[in-house]
Amino acid sequence: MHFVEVAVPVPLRQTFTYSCDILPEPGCRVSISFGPRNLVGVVTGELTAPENPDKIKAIDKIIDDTPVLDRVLLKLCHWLSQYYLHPIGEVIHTVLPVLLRKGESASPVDEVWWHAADNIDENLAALKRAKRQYACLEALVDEPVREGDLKNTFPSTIINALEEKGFIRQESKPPPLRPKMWLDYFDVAKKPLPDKEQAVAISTIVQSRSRFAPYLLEGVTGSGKTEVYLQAIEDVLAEGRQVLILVPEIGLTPQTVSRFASRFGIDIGILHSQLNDKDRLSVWQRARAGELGVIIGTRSAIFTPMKFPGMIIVDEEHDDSYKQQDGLRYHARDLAVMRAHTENIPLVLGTATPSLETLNNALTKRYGHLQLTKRAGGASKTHQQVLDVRDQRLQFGIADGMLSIMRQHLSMGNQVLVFVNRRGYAPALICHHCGHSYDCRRCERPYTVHRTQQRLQCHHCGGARPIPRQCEHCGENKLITAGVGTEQIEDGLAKMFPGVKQIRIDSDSVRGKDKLQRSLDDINAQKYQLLIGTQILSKGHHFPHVTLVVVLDCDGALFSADFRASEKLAQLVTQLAGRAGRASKPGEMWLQTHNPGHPLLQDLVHNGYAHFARQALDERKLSWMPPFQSQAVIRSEATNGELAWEFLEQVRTLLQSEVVRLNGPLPCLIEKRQGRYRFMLVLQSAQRKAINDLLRRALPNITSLPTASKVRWSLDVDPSDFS
Ligand SMILES: Nc1ncnc2c1ncn2[C@@H]1O[C@H](COP(=O)(O)OP(=O)(O)OP(=O)(O)O)[C@@H](O)[C@H]1O
Ligand SMILES: [Zn+2]
Repeated sequence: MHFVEVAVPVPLRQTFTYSCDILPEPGCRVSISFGPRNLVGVVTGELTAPENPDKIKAIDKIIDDTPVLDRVLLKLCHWLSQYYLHPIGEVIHTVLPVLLRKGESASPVDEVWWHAADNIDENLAALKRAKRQYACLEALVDEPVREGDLKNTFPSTIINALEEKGFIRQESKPPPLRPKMWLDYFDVAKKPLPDKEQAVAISTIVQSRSRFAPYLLEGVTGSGKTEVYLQAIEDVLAEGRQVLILVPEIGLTPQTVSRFASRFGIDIGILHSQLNDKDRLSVWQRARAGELGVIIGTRSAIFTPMKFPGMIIVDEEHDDSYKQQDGLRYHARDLAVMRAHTENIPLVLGTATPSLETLNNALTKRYGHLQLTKRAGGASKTHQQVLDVRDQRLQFGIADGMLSIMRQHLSMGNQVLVFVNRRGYAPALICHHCGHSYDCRRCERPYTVHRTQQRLQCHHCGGARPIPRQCEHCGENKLITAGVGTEQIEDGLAKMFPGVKQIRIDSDSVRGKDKLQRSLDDINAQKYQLLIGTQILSKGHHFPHVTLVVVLDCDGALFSADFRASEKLAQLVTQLAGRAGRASKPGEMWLQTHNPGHPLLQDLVHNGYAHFARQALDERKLSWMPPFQSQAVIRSEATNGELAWEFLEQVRTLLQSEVVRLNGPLPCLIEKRQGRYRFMLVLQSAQRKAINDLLRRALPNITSLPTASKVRWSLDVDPSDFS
């Protein structure tokens, strides 16, 4: 009899002991009964002398012969659980592909193959009159064919008929997974000669390819970072080792994937949120078997197993999407550092606009710092300017002066990109007579007006209602919109520039599979001259014909309560500027603002992001903010606001420490959402470990507070925002 510790997907911060006759390896799944339920758990280790051996339940079944979580991934799970103070069972649940959580086999599912039976010649002769059946059998003469392929040419009726005659037979077998399969056709296509800075970056990364070495690759937009990745991984792939590449969003995947696929002529494993569970598991299996040389995916791809790990790359490392905002609130970039460390391989964090956390690690020499300061291929830098809109006439949010600059660029046949940070027609609907504003009751925030869908929509909870005709408050017929969104700009610009083809890109317009990619292709085929859109347009796309970028409103972020708002604005503006002037045509960018003299805007416009970020780091240091201090936040929400607040008050009394500062309870930046009031308690300290220790000790008491079960509460270590 053996005893093992099993991590079970329940919100309890412990493992559970089970007995078994055969000892499964750590990382193997087992089915167990847990109370009245049957669950899939993962063995985390053996226990030699449990306390009450007779009371211990036996495992129902061992699911895996070989661990689904290898040594490294299991170690990462423990790290995640300890660092983010999250129950180990739930951590493991998050890390595994959905089908494996449900207990499905971790080996590839069998494929059906069709074989020709013996006596082929006789059988063929017997089929002289049945031409299709003859052709089908003939197709199997040389070698068996996969059923899927056979059915592409022959209908099931033909196949069934042959089987009934006993002329063909089927066989099921698992698809062979072939380690290092890519080496069979790996071939490096023609590539540009790296410039001096690229060459330094490439050779530095290549030289450290057999040990843990983290790098920040800080390269201005269009400086050829992707080219550095491509050339840096060449040797790794040639040596038969795998590369994991994280990208922020699904929209980015197709472009990146095709560059890697065509450079090396190999199959790329792709993992993103729109993949179905089966395909996701298949990529997981092929990566685990070492069949795929390159795996590209969004946040959760960091959990992909690799048999021959070679390098990890995190592209656009500053991007917010790397932080998971519910459940296990991990940061995929930070996890990538841990993973590369555990695997003992290099890590490249690439971006034009490094997060202050990463920049600080590079400036303090914890990470190697590789810089690309010039745009590749001779493209010039986008010239940035501020447009003072005080006292200027604004039409649908755009100043007259701005319109004439746009006209100039359009008349030269160039493309113009207009950035608006709100989708929909207008961010509010109000009554011009009584001033009544239409707010979502559940969130106490104005509804956004959506003209195309003819409805009011709450961007916080997704709630919607039809657009009213009369004011529900005074009955007058004077409802007007306030502020501008993408739809309104689209309408206005269509009237202002008749005959100029325009396209709107926001999450409303690019819903549906491949829609974004098709739109981007159309833009680059110059089917459109005016591009209007939200953040989506800022993300790494390559728009060679755009020469002007207009940012309509950046004032909101200048006065935000979130201390990261200025960093995020600077990243957004710089990334947007990076979309212009990427080819031979020079680009310019204009920022409309009511605060032209604001030091942040001035610094950014005149000195660029790299300078701004270093200044901002100094400021953070002086004001005792991250990355010089660590933070964690406990959030609490309830329909009864007092209860949500009271819970945090009680938590506060449980968290007494000399070195951890407590701030709150305070309302969250979004004070109410979906009918629940929201509060937060912020913990801050110069010592990361002090916060972790304090929380770890207090968690059992917090969990057993009577109010804890009456509110929704969560813990967020290294929060990236306070909404
Ligand atoms: N050494 C080089 N010589 C000529 N062209 C190059 C060179 N390096 C990169 N390029 C080209 O310059 C363009 C920009 O390069 P790349 O996409 O790698 O830049 P990036 O820094 O990744 O861009 P982004 O700002 O989108 O992150 C691409 O068309 C690429 O093929
Ligand atoms: Zn709402």
